[in-house]
Amino acid sequence: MTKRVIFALGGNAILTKDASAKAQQAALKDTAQKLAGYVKANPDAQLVVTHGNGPQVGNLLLQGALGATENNPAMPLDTVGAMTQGEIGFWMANALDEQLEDSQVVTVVTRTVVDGKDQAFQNPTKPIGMFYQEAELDELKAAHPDWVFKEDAGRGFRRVVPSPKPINIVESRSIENLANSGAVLIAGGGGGIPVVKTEHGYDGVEAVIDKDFTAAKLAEVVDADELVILTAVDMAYIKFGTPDEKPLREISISEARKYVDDGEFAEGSMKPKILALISFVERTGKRAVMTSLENIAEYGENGRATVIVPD
Ligand SMILES: Nc1ncnc2c1ncn2[C@@H]1O[C@H](COP(=O)(O)OP(=O)(O)O)[C@@H](O)[C@H]1O
Ligand SMILES: NC(=O)OP(=O)(O)O
Repeated sequence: MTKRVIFALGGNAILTKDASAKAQQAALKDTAQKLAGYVKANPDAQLVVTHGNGPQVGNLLLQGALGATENNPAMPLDTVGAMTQGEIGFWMANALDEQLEDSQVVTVVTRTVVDGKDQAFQNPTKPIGMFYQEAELDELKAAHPDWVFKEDAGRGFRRVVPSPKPINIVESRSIENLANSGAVLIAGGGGGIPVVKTEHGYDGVEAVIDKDFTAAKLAEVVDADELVILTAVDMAYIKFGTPDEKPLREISISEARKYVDDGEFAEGSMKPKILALISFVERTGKRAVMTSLENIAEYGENGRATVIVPD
Protein backbone atom coordinates (compact mmCIF):
# COMPACT_ATOMS: atom_id res chain seq x y z
CA MET A 1 0.00 0.00 0.00
CA THR A 2 1.26 3.50 -0.84
CA LYS A 3 2.20 5.82 2.00
CA ARG A 4 1.73 9.42 0.86
CA VAL A 5 4.27 11.70 2.53
CA ILE A 6 4.37 15.49 2.26
CA PHE A 7 7.80 17.00 2.56
CA ALA A 8 8.03 20.74 3.23
CA LEU A 9 11.49 21.97 2.31
CA GLY A 10 13.04 24.96 4.02
CA GLY A 11 15.23 27.63 2.52
CA ASN A 12 18.51 25.83 3.18
CA ALA A 13 17.41 22.98 0.91
CA ILE A 14 17.56 25.44 -2.00
CA LEU A 15 19.67 28.47 -1.21
CA THR A 16 22.84 28.26 0.85
CA LYS A 17 25.36 31.12 0.64
CA ASP A 18 25.56 31.46 -3.13
CA ALA A 19 22.30 32.82 -4.62
CA SER A 20 23.23 32.07 -8.25
CA ALA A 21 20.89 29.86 -10.31
CA LYS A 22 23.73 27.37 -10.70
CA ALA A 23 24.29 27.05 -6.95
CA GLN A 24 20.58 26.76 -6.19
CA GLN A 25 20.17 24.05 -8.82
CA ALA A 26 23.16 22.21 -7.32
CA ALA A 27 21.60 22.48 -3.84
CA LEU A 28 18.35 21.06 -5.21
CA LYS A 29 20.22 18.17 -6.85
CA ASP A 30 21.60 17.34 -3.44
CA THR A 31 18.14 17.69 -1.91
CA ALA A 32 16.64 15.40 -4.57
CA GLN A 33 19.33 12.82 -3.82
CA LYS A 34 18.37 12.90 -0.15
CA LEU A 35 14.67 12.57 -1.01
CA ALA A 36 15.56 9.62 -3.27
CA GLY A 37 17.46 8.12 -0.31
CA TYR A 38 14.24 8.33 1.68
CA VAL A 39 12.28 6.63 -1.15
CA LYS A 40 14.90 3.88 -1.29
CA ALA A 41 14.53 3.28 2.44
CA ASN A 42 10.71 3.57 2.17
CA PRO A 43 9.78 2.06 -1.23
CA ASP A 44 6.05 2.36 -0.51
CA ALA A 45 6.32 6.18 -0.16
CA GLN A 46 4.75 8.57 -2.69
CA LEU A 47 6.25 12.05 -2.44
CA VAL A 48 4.37 15.32 -2.44
CA VAL A 49 6.87 18.15 -2.11
CA THR A 50 6.36 21.74 -1.16
CA HIS A 51 9.04 24.34 -0.59
CA GLY A 52 9.78 27.79 0.76
CA ASN A 53 10.69 30.86 -1.27
CA GLY A 54 11.56 33.39 1.45
CA PRO A 55 15.18 34.02 0.40
CA GLN A 56 14.35 33.97 -3.33
CA VAL A 57 11.28 36.22 -3.20
CA GLY A 58 13.18 38.83 -1.17
CA ASN A 59 16.18 38.71 -3.52
CA LEU A 60 14.01 39.03 -6.64
CA LEU A 61 12.07 41.95 -5.15
CA LEU A 62 15.34 43.66 -4.38
CA GLN A 63 16.56 43.11 -7.95
CA GLY A 64 13.29 44.60 -9.20
CA ALA A 65 13.58 47.60 -6.86
CA LEU A 66 17.17 48.28 -7.97
CA GLY A 67 16.70 47.79 -11.71
CA ALA A 68 13.23 49.24 -12.32
CA THR A 69 12.61 51.99 -14.86
CA GLU A 70 9.41 53.69 -15.98
CA ASN A 71 9.19 51.39 -19.02
CA ASN A 72 10.30 48.30 -17.16
CA PRO A 73 8.66 48.55 -13.74
CA ALA A 74 9.25 46.31 -10.71
CA MET A 75 6.63 43.58 -10.26
CA PRO A 76 4.36 43.37 -7.19
CA LEU A 77 5.00 40.84 -4.42
CA ASP A 78 2.30 38.32 -5.47
CA THR A 79 3.73 38.22 -9.01
CA VAL A 80 7.29 37.90 -7.72
CA GLY A 81 6.03 35.03 -5.53
CA ALA A 82 4.62 33.37 -8.67
CA MET A 83 7.98 33.85 -10.42
CA THR A 84 9.86 32.13 -7.59
CA GLN A 85 7.34 29.31 -7.49
CA GLY A 86 7.94 28.68 -11.20
CA GLU A 87 11.69 29.02 -10.85
CA ILE A 88 12.10 26.67 -7.90
CA GLY A 89 9.42 24.27 -9.20
CA PHE A 90 11.30 24.00 -12.51
CA TRP A 91 14.67 23.39 -10.81
CA MET A 92 13.18 20.88 -8.41
CA ALA A 93 11.33 18.95 -11.14
CA ASN A 94 14.59 18.60 -13.08
CA ALA A 95 16.41 17.44 -9.95
CA LEU A 96 13.73 14.90 -8.97
CA ASP A 97 13.41 13.58 -12.54
CA GLU A 98 17.08 12.72 -12.48
CA GLN A 99 16.72 10.78 -9.21
CA LEU A 100 13.29 9.16 -9.56
CA GLU A 101 13.50 7.88 -13.12
CA ASP A 102 10.34 5.76 -13.05
CA SER A 103 8.10 8.53 -11.74
CA GLN A 104 6.26 11.34 -13.49
CA VAL A 105 7.23 14.56 -11.70
CA VAL A 106 4.72 17.41 -11.99
CA THR A 107 4.98 21.00 -10.73
CA VAL A 108 1.68 22.75 -10.16
CA VAL A 109 1.56 26.55 -10.18
CA THR A 110 -0.60 26.90 -7.10
CA ARG A 111 -2.78 29.74 -5.84
CA THR A 112 -3.71 29.86 -2.18
CA VAL A 113 -6.79 31.74 -1.02
CA VAL A 114 -6.35 34.09 1.95
CA ASP A 115 -8.68 36.51 3.73
CA GLY A 116 -8.06 40.08 2.55
CA LYS A 117 -8.99 41.22 6.08
CA ASP A 118 -6.47 38.88 7.76
CA GLN A 119 -4.81 40.76 10.66
CA ALA A 120 -1.44 39.74 9.19
CA PHE A 121 -1.76 42.57 6.64
CA GLN A 122 -1.39 45.02 9.57
CA ASN A 123 1.44 43.10 11.25
CA PRO A 124 4.18 41.83 8.89
CA THR A 125 6.05 38.82 10.36
CA LYS A 126 7.37 36.78 7.42
CA PRO A 127 11.14 37.22 6.93
CA ILE A 128 12.24 37.34 3.28
CA GLY A 129 15.47 37.94 1.40
CA MET A 130 18.91 38.33 2.83
CA PHE A 131 20.12 38.94 6.37
CA TYR A 132 21.41 42.39 7.38
CA GLN A 133 23.49 43.73 10.26
CA GLU A 134 21.74 46.27 12.50
CA ALA A 135 24.18 48.98 11.30
CA GLU A 136 22.92 48.60 7.71
CA LEU A 137 19.27 49.27 8.55
CA ASP A 138 19.23 53.09 8.57
CA GLU A 139 20.48 53.27 4.99
CA LEU A 140 18.03 50.61 3.83
CA LYS A 141 15.08 52.31 5.50
CA ALA A 142 16.06 55.63 3.89
CA ALA A 143 16.11 53.98 0.44
CA HIS A 144 12.90 51.95 1.04
CA PRO A 145 10.72 53.85 3.57
CA ASP A 146 7.87 51.30 3.35
CA TRP A 147 10.03 48.28 4.16
CA VAL A 148 9.82 46.79 7.67
CA PHE A 149 12.73 44.90 9.24
CA LYS A 150 12.76 42.46 12.17
CA GLU A 151 15.33 40.35 13.91
CA ASP A 152 15.14 36.70 12.70
CA ALA A 153 15.76 34.03 15.36
CA GLY A 154 19.17 35.37 16.45
CA ARG A 155 20.55 35.32 12.89
CA GLY A 156 20.41 39.02 11.95
CA PHE A 157 17.75 41.36 10.54
CA ARG A 158 15.51 40.66 7.55
CA ARG A 159 12.76 42.43 5.72
CA VAL A 160 9.35 41.18 6.87
CA VAL A 161 6.09 41.12 4.89
CA PRO A 162 2.50 40.16 5.73
CA SER A 163 1.87 36.43 5.98
CA PRO A 164 -1.86 35.68 6.04
CA LYS A 165 -3.08 32.17 6.86
CA PRO A 166 -4.01 29.90 3.93
CA ILE A 167 -7.76 29.23 3.72
CA ASN A 168 -7.80 26.86 0.76
CA ILE A 169 -5.93 25.91 -2.37
CA VAL A 170 -7.55 26.92 -5.67
CA GLU A 171 -6.12 23.95 -7.62
CA SER A 172 -6.99 21.38 -4.92
CA ARG A 173 -9.15 19.11 -7.13
CA SER A 174 -6.46 18.84 -9.79
CA ILE A 175 -3.76 18.33 -7.17
CA GLU A 176 -5.79 15.49 -5.65
CA ASN A 177 -6.28 13.91 -9.11
CA LEU A 178 -2.58 14.18 -9.90
CA ALA A 179 -1.64 12.62 -6.56
CA ASN A 180 -4.12 9.78 -7.20
CA SER A 181 -2.49 9.22 -10.60
CA GLY A 182 0.71 8.30 -8.76
CA ALA A 183 2.70 11.36 -9.86
CA VAL A 184 5.43 12.86 -7.72
CA LEU A 185 3.98 16.28 -7.04
CA ILE A 186 5.56 19.64 -6.37
CA ALA A 187 2.82 22.03 -5.26
CA GLY A 188 2.08 24.98 -3.02
CA GLY A 189 5.62 26.33 -3.46
CA GLY A 190 6.36 29.45 -1.41
CA GLY A 191 3.07 28.78 0.39
CA GLY A 192 1.21 29.30 -2.89
CA ILE A 193 0.57 32.60 -4.63
CA PRO A 194 -1.68 34.55 -2.23
CA VAL A 195 -5.03 35.43 -3.79
CA VAL A 196 -8.38 36.71 -2.54
CA LYS A 197 -11.71 35.58 -3.95
CA THR A 198 -13.53 38.30 -5.86
CA GLU A 199 -16.89 38.31 -7.62
CA HIS A 200 -15.07 37.63 -10.89
CA GLY A 201 -12.51 35.06 -9.75
CA TYR A 202 -9.26 35.73 -7.92
CA ASP A 203 -6.90 38.67 -7.42
CA GLY A 204 -3.31 38.43 -6.18
CA VAL A 205 -2.44 40.16 -2.89
CA GLU A 206 0.93 41.37 -1.66
CA ALA A 207 2.03 38.83 0.92
CA VAL A 208 4.07 35.66 1.38
CA ILE A 209 2.22 32.70 2.89
CA ASP A 210 4.16 30.46 5.25
CA LYS A 211 4.82 27.24 3.33
CA ASP A 212 4.54 25.19 6.54
CA PHE A 213 0.87 26.18 6.94
CA THR A 214 0.23 25.53 3.25
CA ALA A 215 1.91 22.12 3.64
CA ALA A 216 -0.68 21.26 6.31
CA LYS A 217 -3.47 22.36 3.89
CA LEU A 218 -1.91 20.35 1.08
CA ALA A 219 -1.80 17.33 3.39
CA GLU A 220 -5.58 17.67 3.73
CA VAL A 221 -6.07 17.96 -0.04
CA VAL A 222 -4.09 14.81 -0.88
CA ASP A 223 -5.09 12.90 2.28
CA ALA A 224 -1.45 12.50 3.31
CA ASP A 225 -0.30 9.79 5.72
CA GLU A 226 2.56 11.84 7.12
CA LEU A 227 3.77 15.43 7.13
CA VAL A 228 7.53 15.93 7.36
CA ILE A 229 8.90 19.47 7.69
CA LEU A 230 12.59 19.69 6.80
CA THR A 231 14.73 22.58 7.99
CA ALA A 232 18.25 23.42 9.16
CA VAL A 233 17.93 21.84 12.62
CA ASP A 234 17.24 18.16 13.45
CA MET A 235 14.85 19.05 16.27
CA ALA A 236 12.98 21.90 17.90
CA TYR A 237 14.33 22.99 21.28
CA ILE A 238 13.01 24.65 24.38
CA LYS A 239 15.21 27.46 25.70
CA PHE A 240 16.66 27.49 22.16
CA GLY A 241 20.00 29.25 21.80
CA THR A 242 20.72 29.28 25.55
CA PRO A 243 23.11 27.04 27.51
CA ASP A 244 20.01 25.26 28.91
CA GLU A 245 18.47 24.35 25.53
CA LYS A 246 16.78 20.97 25.47
CA PRO A 247 15.69 19.05 22.34
CA LEU A 248 12.09 17.99 21.93
CA ARG A 249 11.75 14.45 20.54
CA GLU A 250 8.33 12.78 20.76
CA ILE A 251 5.74 15.13 22.26
CA SER A 252 1.95 15.17 22.40
CA ILE A 253 -0.23 17.90 20.89
CA SER A 254 -0.93 19.28 24.40
CA GLU A 255 2.77 19.49 25.25
CA ALA A 256 3.50 21.15 21.90
CA ARG A 257 0.70 23.70 22.48
CA LYS A 258 2.00 24.50 25.96
CA TYR A 259 5.48 25.24 24.56
CA VAL A 260 3.92 27.45 21.86
CA ASP A 261 1.98 29.36 24.56
CA ASP A 262 5.17 29.69 26.63
CA GLY A 263 6.82 31.43 23.64
CA GLU A 264 9.47 28.74 23.09
CA PHE A 265 9.35 29.00 19.27
CA ALA A 266 10.28 32.09 17.27
CA GLU A 267 7.61 33.85 15.17
CA GLY A 268 8.16 33.46 11.43
CA SER A 269 10.55 30.51 11.83
CA MET A 270 9.95 27.65 14.29
CA LYS A 271 6.49 28.65 15.55
CA PRO A 272 4.66 28.19 12.20
CA LYS A 273 6.33 24.78 11.80
CA ILE A 274 5.11 23.55 15.18
CA LEU A 275 1.62 24.99 14.60
CA ALA A 276 1.45 23.30 11.16
CA LEU A 277 2.49 19.95 12.67
CA ILE A 278 -0.11 20.32 15.44
CA SER A 279 -2.86 21.10 12.93
CA PHE A 280 -1.99 18.00 10.85
CA VAL A 281 -1.94 15.67 13.87
CA GLU A 282 -5.15 17.15 15.27
CA ARG A 283 -7.00 16.68 11.99
CA THR A 284 -5.71 13.24 11.00
CA GLY A 285 -4.80 11.53 14.28
CA LYS A 286 -1.51 10.63 12.54
CA ARG A 287 1.98 11.74 13.51
CA ALA A 288 3.92 14.67 12.08
CA VAL A 289 7.68 15.14 11.98
CA MET A 290 10.22 17.96 11.89
CA THR A 291 13.85 17.22 11.21
CA SER A 292 16.74 18.30 9.00
CA LEU A 293 17.22 17.43 5.35
CA GLU A 294 20.51 15.72 6.28
CA ASN A 295 18.67 13.42 8.66
CA ILE A 296 15.77 12.54 6.39
CA ALA A 297 16.56 8.87 5.79
CA GLU A 298 17.80 8.22 9.35
CA TYR A 299 15.46 10.00 11.74
CA GLY A 300 13.43 6.82 12.29
CA GLU A 301 16.59 5.08 13.52
CA ASN A 302 18.48 7.80 15.38
CA GLY A 303 15.46 9.58 16.92
CA ARG A 304 16.88 13.00 16.07
CA ALA A 305 13.54 14.53 15.08
CA THR A 306 10.68 16.35 16.77
CA VAL A 307 7.66 14.10 16.36
CA ILE A 308 4.21 15.32 17.37
CA VAL A 309 1.71 12.60 18.22
CA PRO A 310 -1.97 12.69 19.29
CA ASP A 311 -2.67 13.17 23.05
N1 LIG B 1 12.82 26.74 19.58
C1 LIG B 1 13.53 26.54 18.48
N2 LIG B 1 14.10 25.34 18.22
C2 LIG B 1 14.85 25.15 17.11
N3 LIG B 1 15.08 26.10 16.17
C3 LIG B 1 14.52 27.32 16.37
C4 LIG B 1 13.72 27.59 17.52
N4 LIG B 1 13.28 28.90 17.43
C5 LIG B 1 13.80 29.38 16.30
N5 LIG B 1 14.53 28.46 15.64
C6 LIG B 1 15.20 28.72 14.36
O1 LIG B 1 14.26 28.41 13.34
C7 LIG B 1 15.01 27.96 12.21
C8 LIG B 1 14.06 27.28 11.24
O2 LIG B 1 13.22 28.29 10.67
P1 LIG B 1 13.50 28.88 9.21
O3 LIG B 1 14.96 29.10 9.02
O4 LIG B 1 12.55 30.00 9.02
O5 LIG B 1 13.04 27.63 8.38
P2 LIG B 1 13.06 27.24 6.85
O6 LIG B 1 14.01 26.07 6.82
O7 LIG B 1 11.65 26.84 6.58
O8 LIG B 1 13.52 28.43 6.04
C9 LIG B 1 16.06 27.07 12.82
O9 LIG B 1 17.13 26.87 11.94
C10 LIG B 1 16.46 27.90 14.06
O10 LIG B 1 17.49 28.81 13.75
N1 LIG C 1 7.08 30.95 1.87
C1 LIG C 1 7.90 30.44 2.85
O1 LIG C 1 7.42 29.97 3.90
O2 LIG C 1 9.26 30.52 2.61
P1 LIG C 1 10.46 30.09 3.56
O3 LIG C 1 10.15 28.72 4.08
O4 LIG C 1 11.68 30.09 2.66
O5 LIG C 1 10.55 31.10 4.65
